[in-house]
Amino acid sequence: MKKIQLILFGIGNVGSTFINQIIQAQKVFQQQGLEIEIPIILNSSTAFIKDEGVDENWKANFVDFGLPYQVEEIIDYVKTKNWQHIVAIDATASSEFVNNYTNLVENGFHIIAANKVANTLAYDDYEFFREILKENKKQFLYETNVGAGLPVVETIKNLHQSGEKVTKIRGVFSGSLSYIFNTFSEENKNFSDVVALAEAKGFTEPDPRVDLSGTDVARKLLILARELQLTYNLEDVKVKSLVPAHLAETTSVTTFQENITDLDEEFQLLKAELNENEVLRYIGELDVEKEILEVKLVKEQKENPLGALQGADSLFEIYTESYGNQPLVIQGAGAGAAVTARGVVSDVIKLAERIDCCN
Ligand SMILES: NC(=O)C1=CN([C@@H]2O[C@H](COP(=O)(O)OP(=O)(O)OC[C@H]3O[C@@H](n4cnc5c(N)ncnc54)[C@H](OP(=O)(O)O)[C@@H]3O)[C@@H](O)[C@H]2O)C=CC1
Ligand SMILES: N[C@@H](CC=O)C(=O)O
Repeated sequence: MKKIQLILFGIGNVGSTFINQIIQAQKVFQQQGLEIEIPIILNSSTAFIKDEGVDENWKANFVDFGLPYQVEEIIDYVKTKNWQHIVAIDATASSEFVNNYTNLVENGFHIIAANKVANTLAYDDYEFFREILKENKKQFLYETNVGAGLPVVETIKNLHQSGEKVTKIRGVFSGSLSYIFNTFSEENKNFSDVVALAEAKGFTEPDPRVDLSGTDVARKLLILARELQLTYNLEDVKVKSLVPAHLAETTSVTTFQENITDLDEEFQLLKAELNENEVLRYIGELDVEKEILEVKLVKEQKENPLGALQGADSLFEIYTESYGNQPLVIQGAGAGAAVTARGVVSDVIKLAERIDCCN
């Protein structure tokens, strides 16, 4: 049996669903010769430790027995154990937490991240972290950074590493904005009410402005560009933000939430301008040859693939030399706790395949 210990940072929408999926899939793991446990779960202030792995009562246990912690103390605690394969799972959206990655890797942790921040740091820092991974022979997996549970990162990486020339990637990269514009186009609701619905369904980032400002789509575009070994930075992405300047990220989330109805009038006007067969879509585009990275709001015909999207579906059109004018298309739920957590579990299995018994 290969035994893997997961230390889970972040027990919100994705993290809590991940715990339940790990607990429920024990039999399937055993059939693959894997023993996968989560001995430590943490939010931003509290850690709950159960050496043999948390069970169905983890929520109550976390409340009853959780204790304040520092990341350094967790690393020291893990070092006292004779655990063979240790993986830090980053299911936070925190920029600060990413500052711990190097320390974690140097202390024997592999990393799996749903959090996109590490992959969108300044290019030098992105490169530096890859050097640290190489030096310490540790894995870093992040399939859910783009398209949640959809196999987008791996597909782009495989095409590029096999020598295929990827010329363009275009599509609806955001599950929450897909849901927002699908619902807003179809239903007679205020834009702000539709954003609230997307939040309640767990599609948005903890701060929904990260989606509405285009930052989340810009991050995804950059992550894919970097898989193609393009050395862009976030500032190179041209972004059309949907957040008015007076509610931008310099104000608090609470102020934004209290004033979110300020967005309604503009979107009502945009909707009124649409022809009967048109819908609004928020798209990302990377044109490798023209060196364009762009995030923008466009009108699409309802019968086109992008215009016909439903629910929180994302759609990625990947144009390459061999595929010619007909792109390779990946489509499906682009946000949501269940699909994202499953994508993280898939990364755990992929990691288990990569590490040998004594690594
Ligand atoms: N939702 C989705 O569909 C998808 C999400 N993702 C990514 O998954 C990540 C998590 O999203 P989601 O679950 O929706 O977010 P939530 O806001 O629901 O959960 C975030 C969790 O992270 C914890 N946290 C915040 N800062 C820290 C820290 N410094 N150390 C430890 N824990 C911390 C929070 O704890 P506390 O409550 O104490 O603040 C909370 O438990 C994000 O990076 C998101 O981009 C990726 C693909 C799809
Ligand atoms: N907020 C994101 C979640 C997944 O990355 C999105 O809406 O796509």
